[in-house]
Amino acid sequence: MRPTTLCFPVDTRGCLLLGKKKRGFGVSKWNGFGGKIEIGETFRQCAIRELDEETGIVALVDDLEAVGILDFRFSANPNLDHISYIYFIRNYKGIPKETEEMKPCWFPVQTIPYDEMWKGDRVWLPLLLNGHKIVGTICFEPDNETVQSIDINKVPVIEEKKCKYV
Ligand SMILES: COc1nc(N)nc2c1ncn2[C@H]1C[C@H](O)[C@@H](COP(=O)(O)OP(=O)(O)OP(=O)(O)O)O1
Repeated sequence: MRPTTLCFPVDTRGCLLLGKKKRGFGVSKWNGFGGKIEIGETFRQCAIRELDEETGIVALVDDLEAVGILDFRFSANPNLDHISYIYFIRNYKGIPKETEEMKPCWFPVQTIPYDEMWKGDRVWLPLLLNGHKIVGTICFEPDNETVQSIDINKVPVIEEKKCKYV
């Protein structure tokens, strides 16, 4: 799969915006917002475009905070393997609206619905919410759901690829 982005809006109360995926990869799961990078885009441009498409929220690339890079691997479906750049965004315009792809909802961090998210999320998302930056690899069993192995490292800074995807 092409590389993806995953963006989590955070409001002034510290609540996290998640969306319930209505179709496609990860359908019915709560997740951040994002998708596959397009040719000619940077990861930041991809994150901002996907956020707008999936929620109607408008933001600037410079307001994204790069917080992680995860390598998602699928033991029985290597065609699904991909890297995802993960961002928080605290400065944005607009009120999130339901789109054809996502149904958004704000969650206080204590009520994040980990049971209805990708199974790796309960390991790495709390690290980000505690202010860490991470780089890691998560491998899934042949069911594409169960975590087979997970290796997450805290890093001082995310080394972002700033070039356009070709
Ligand atoms: C496997 O573990 C994952 N966990 C989490 N939390 N998020 C994941 C995982 N694998 C992928 N994702 C995210 C990364 C992207 O934000 C989306 C997948 O992107 P999608 O396939 O929806 O990309 P689009 O370009 O929007 O798709 P269309 O071509 O259908 O428009 O999931």
